[in-house]
Amino acid sequence: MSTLTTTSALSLDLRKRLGDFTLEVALEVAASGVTALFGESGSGKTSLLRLIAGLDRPDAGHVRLGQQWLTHCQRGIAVPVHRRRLGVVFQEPRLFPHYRVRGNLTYGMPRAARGRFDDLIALLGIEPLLERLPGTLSGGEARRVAIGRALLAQPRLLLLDEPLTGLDGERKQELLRYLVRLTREIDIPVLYVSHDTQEITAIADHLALIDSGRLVAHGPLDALLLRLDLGGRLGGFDAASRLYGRVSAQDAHYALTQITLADGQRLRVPRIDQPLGSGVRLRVGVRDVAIALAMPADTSYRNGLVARIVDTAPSTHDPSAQELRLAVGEQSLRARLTRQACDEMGLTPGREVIALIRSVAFEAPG
Ligand SMILES: Nc1ncnc2c1ncn2[C@@H]1O[C@H](COP(=O)(O)OP(=O)(O)OP(=O)(O)O)[C@@H](O)[C@H]1O
Repeated sequence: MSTLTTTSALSLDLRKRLGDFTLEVALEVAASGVTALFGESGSGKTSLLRLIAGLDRPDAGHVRLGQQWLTHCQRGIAVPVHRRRLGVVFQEPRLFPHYRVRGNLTYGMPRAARGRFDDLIALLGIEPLLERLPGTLSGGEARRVAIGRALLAQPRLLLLDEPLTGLDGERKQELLRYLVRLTREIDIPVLYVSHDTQEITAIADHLALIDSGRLVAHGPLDALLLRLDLGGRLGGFDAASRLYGRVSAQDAHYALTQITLADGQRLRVPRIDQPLGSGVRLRVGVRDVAIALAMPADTSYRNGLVARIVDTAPSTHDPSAQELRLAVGEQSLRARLTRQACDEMGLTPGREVIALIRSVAFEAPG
């Protein structure tokens, strides 16, 4: 049995047979931040969430939150769903159709949550919706209300099952921005189910990668994004890594924001509406990075970072491609080039290069 420390909020070791499918997962979910439960369709994510929530019973194993057993098959413990104090939001918002949004939010809300009401509805942007009926809300609005309701019940853990599924591009980005902001503000752990790498790199701190009912990798997302051996599992074609920096200047004329990385190097990215000094997380797609041996004089690339090649490996899913792992100061960055370019340029570990990044390649939700 694992020992619970302050760095582990949820501890589980579960087994459940569902028809021909067997789910068998042991996992520690960090006490802070967002842990993405990530895997292909049919890998067992929703089934695992249902076991944690207490909606289904496992065949064997346990679930512990903090110091409390929620499920313990051997000891005959199965805390009922409503006593688990978990906030569960499924793809379907499940709002009460005859209650206005305000009524939906306050239904069953403990007294102690009243002080949080205004802050939370502001954070979720649902104040203008308070007097509306659920039937009149868009999909994204209804999900924001459902998330607000779950949080007002003062849960100890928030479980979100693919909250962006079924929304169109713009609505999806909008809800994602709300969620990124929200999850940075709330002080409870979040388990976030998704099969979308773009979503995961925007929001998650930790990742649990699940495949055919088994956990195949688990840890800080940044470290997993850099693992070349996970190949196609983490985005494949659309794989990305992340850079962290601070907003150091705004250029209103060109609608660009300058970001300074910890090692002093700078990037220009499409405008990020954050005050000077704010920390930002930038997602850089592997295909948006090009490599030069010296800073080119005339190029449309707006960003050139001095980097060192750490290692390279042939792509696991594209025979023409080579994956590169680069060090940028203390940070890491991934790039994907043709194997031919790597050979012809002599791109081997230890070599200092310039990583050219198209400034439009950045996304910085929140
Ligand atoms: N009650 C059940 N009886 C039989 N098989 C089931 C049952 N519930 C789930 N399964 C199977 O278990 C597997 C995992 O399903 P699950 O819904 O957990 O996957 P998922 O990763 O959440 O998928 P998606 O991303 O499509 O929602 C699937 O093969 C599914 O068909």
